[in-house]
Amino acid sequence: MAASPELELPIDDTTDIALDRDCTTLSRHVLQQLQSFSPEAQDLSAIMNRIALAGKLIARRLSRAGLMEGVLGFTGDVNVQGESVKKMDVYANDVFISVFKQSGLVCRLASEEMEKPYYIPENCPIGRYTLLYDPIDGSSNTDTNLSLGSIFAIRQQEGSDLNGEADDLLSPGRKQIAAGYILYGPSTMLVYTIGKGVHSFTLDPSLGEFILTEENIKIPDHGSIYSVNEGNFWQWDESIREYIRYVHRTEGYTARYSGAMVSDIHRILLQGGVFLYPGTLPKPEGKLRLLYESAPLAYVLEQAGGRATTGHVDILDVVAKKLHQRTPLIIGSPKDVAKVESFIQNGH
Ligand SMILES: O=P(O)(O)OC[C@H]1O[C@](O)(COP(=O)(O)O)[C@@H](O)[C@@H]1O
Repeated sequence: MAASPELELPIDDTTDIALDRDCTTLSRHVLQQLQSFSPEAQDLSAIMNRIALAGKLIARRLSRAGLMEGVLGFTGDVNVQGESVKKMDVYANDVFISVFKQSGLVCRLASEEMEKPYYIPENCPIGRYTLLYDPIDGSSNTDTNLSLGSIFAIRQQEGSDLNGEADDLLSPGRKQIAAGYILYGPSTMLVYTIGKGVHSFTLDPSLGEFILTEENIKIPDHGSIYSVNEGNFWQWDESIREYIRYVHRTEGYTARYSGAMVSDIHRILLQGGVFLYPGTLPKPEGKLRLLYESAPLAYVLEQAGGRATTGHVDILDVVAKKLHQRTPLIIGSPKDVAKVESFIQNGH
């Protein structure tokens, strides 16, 4: 018997990528951006390809995490930041290392999860790049199946001393030659810049490819979203409390805070607004790490027409004193960042 019309499944015309779509892959896009097949362009394209591979491996594991043994939860260790380490943090950290082994491209990696930079000695004679990364941003979301991210930045490596302290990494974020993030949400997206605008790619899991979804993303000048952990209200400086009071009494603002800043900042990149993680009384320097969290995201947002500041200095101009340095972060649409700055600097 034929199914009644009400029971017929709707025809799904979204099962395939629209045929008129130009399926630009990430590595091809990098080469197009640089308009060259120079060794540097090929290096960058290959590095982005490896980062994409790390993203695919992490996304695959996250998508099945609840079904597998030993993926979720804590390891029982505490990292260099004094934070409890999750199993996914360790896995994702190792994935980034393993995709760069034998690549010949990246000699040194530095991440939230490792006290000191990690060298891949076999790459170092030729690998001229360092990868700075946060393998899992928003770790607290891991065990509840909520959005997570990975953040990355690539820098030219200026020192080759395998036992060195990697002081060259402390230079300002303007030295980054590429940066971006991977967002593990309902779909997995990769957003990157190499100083020529900001571009987003969506992972098609059946193809195993990140496909270009939006080129030259521009952040709105102003947006209605403010994104901050208001649980810290009484630990902030009075100037931040005044800004939040201003937002509360001004029509049109809306709060959004997910616990993973990649996700919150991605929303702000597309819709406008401001994300804040200010210092608190016990931690005036805030929570977020300068070199592998704030500076890469600042580079992306600046390239999209946004801004990122500590409240006093542009994030990309800050010279770090140590690898795991933290910084207050105010990032987003230029007008909204300027508004927060004016509260910090002028009290209104
Ligand atoms: O729980 P809090 O203090 O609001 O911190 C949340 C913030 O910390 C972060 O999770 C970064 O910390 P992790 O890299 O340790 O996950 C941000 O993504 C997020 O915005």
